[in-house]
Amino acid sequence: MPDRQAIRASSVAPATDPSPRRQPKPADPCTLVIFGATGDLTNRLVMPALYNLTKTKVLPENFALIGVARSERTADGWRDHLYKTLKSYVGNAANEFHVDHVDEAAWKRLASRMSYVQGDLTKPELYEKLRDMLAETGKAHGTEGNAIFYLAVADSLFGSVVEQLGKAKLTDQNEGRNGQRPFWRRVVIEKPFGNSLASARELNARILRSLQENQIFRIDHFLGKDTVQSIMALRFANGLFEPIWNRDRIDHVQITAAETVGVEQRGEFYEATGALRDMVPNHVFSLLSMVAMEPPVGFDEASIRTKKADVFAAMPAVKPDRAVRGQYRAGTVLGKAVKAYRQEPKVAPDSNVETYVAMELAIDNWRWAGVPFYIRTGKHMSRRNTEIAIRFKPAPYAAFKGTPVDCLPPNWLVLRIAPDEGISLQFEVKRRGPIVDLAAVKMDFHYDDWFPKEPNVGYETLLYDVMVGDPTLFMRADMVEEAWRVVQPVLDAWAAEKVDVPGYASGSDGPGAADELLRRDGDRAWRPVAPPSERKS
Ligand SMILES: NC(=O)C1=CN([C@@H]2O[C@H](COP(=O)(O)OP(=O)(O)OC[C@H]3O[C@@H](n4cnc5c(N)ncnc54)[C@H](OP(=O)(O)O)[C@@H]3O)[C@@H](O)[C@H]2O)C=CC1
Ligand SMILES: O=C1O[C@H](COP(=O)(O)O)[C@@H](O)[C@H](O)[C@H]1O
Repeated sequence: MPDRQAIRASSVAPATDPSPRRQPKPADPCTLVIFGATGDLTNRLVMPALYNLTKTKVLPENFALIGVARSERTADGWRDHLYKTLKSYVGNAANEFHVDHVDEAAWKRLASRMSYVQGDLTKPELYEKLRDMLAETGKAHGTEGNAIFYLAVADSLFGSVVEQLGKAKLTDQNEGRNGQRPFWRRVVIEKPFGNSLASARELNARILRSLQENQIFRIDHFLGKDTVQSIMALRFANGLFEPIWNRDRIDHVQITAAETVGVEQRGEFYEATGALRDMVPNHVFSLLSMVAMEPPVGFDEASIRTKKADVFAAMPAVKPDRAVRGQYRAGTVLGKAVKAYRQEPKVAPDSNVETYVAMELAIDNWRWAGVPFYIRTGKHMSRRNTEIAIRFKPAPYAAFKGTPVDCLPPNWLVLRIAPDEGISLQFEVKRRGPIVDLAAVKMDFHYDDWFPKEPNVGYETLLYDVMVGDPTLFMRADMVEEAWRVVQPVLDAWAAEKVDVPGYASGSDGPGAADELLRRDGDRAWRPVAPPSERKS
């Protein structure tokens, strides 16, 4: 085991730098309105993120938070519930949120800014109540009219909520004309953004009737992960990698987002969504765009998002025979017996919804032509593992003629997104001893060895970015539509298929057909989801 303290002490650069250039710019005063204040997303992710931002003092001093949902609650009731939820994460080994204790002073700061509005988002009267509450909290906390509306509700409500906000003039902003004080209005839209190419186009058109594109923040929490953002740093801050980052040196790329959790209490949502819609055109494509984009000409949102959009635009639609689906059956995950998807709450006993998808994607441009991007994601798999693995083309064998070395294995560069965040490079060395023989070894970077752990659920950066009006890490309208275009033929083909979705045992690496997808392309194979040493079941 490396001595982490010693490694950190020998770091080539300081982990923190107090100079003002390296401090986050203060966010504008604002009110954050959460639609869906009693829901799972708010409880598990948005509130812990806001609490973390309060703790690290990144939230503006002049900040107010309004929760909106149908449930009858008082502001106190809502606060108490969220406090208990936050407390429940402390010392909970299953929680990845790094809440080791609740900082009471930070919680009180946040709690003192919270109000609750009960109402139905489909009814215009709610927006009238909201207007009054916005005025009241704005005055009490000095938020200067700036407001963010966070749509943490079912996607079926996105279009109508934006429309109602528009009709109630709550999305009107003032850029400081007529001597008035300027203020802004922004809307955060959760995923899934549409459930097909047609519905994504329709939703974009609908919300763009009430909002300007620069008011819309289509959130994808994978882009809030530090490890995902650091892909750009790896590629563009190091002279080492970029010259080999292309079709000349790279054989193929594998993107894996494997989860050990099942659908938990989200059966109803999942039945209408499935693994492909839930993960691929959003999270997996976000990872892919980071790996595949051209170097941006600057670090501004337009340069970066345009390069990402170019990647999607260069991707041909996936041929249905290059996609594989599966559904988890009963099995053992991390030593625990789990039931089949069809036995989960609110799932049809004959459901044909996929909980696993693998596919081969292509990018038809100068850099990537001929390099397959294999992607897979699934629930109840052998281990939680989100990674991007880049396999390089092998070196020519000639130098090893007449030695015991009979083949040259490929080099792998693996970007580990979660849970063991880091980067490893696998390469060949000569074994010790008199004969010429090779062994694959790894250079391994672990974030935890170099940097103190940060409280981060992935939403902190994104919420902060909305507050400062930086859309770099959010999906633009054209990006979302291109992503749906690429996967649409697979959705259509699956909808038309009459056969049962193939099963895979919970705790496995997915259905056998996914292995076939790579085998058809020569000597390629998926990397094991769990390293062999960790395979227990
Ligand atoms: N949960 C997760 O892990 C993730 C969720 N998302 C996305 O976030 C969004 C929310 O998901 P999630 O929190 O799981 O959903 P939940 O079903 O847990 O919560 C939905 C929320 O919406 C409120 N709500 C529903 N209908 C209305 C209405 N007509 N008027 C007012 N409030 C309403 C509910 O409150 P009440 O019943 O009190 O009205 C509840 O607060 C979805 O778009 C989902 O895809 C994205 C990534 C991860
Ligand atoms: O958006 C979603 O993401 C999670 C996976 O996110 P992670 O940060 O935990 O890796 C997934 O479980 C969920 O089904 C999906 O809706």
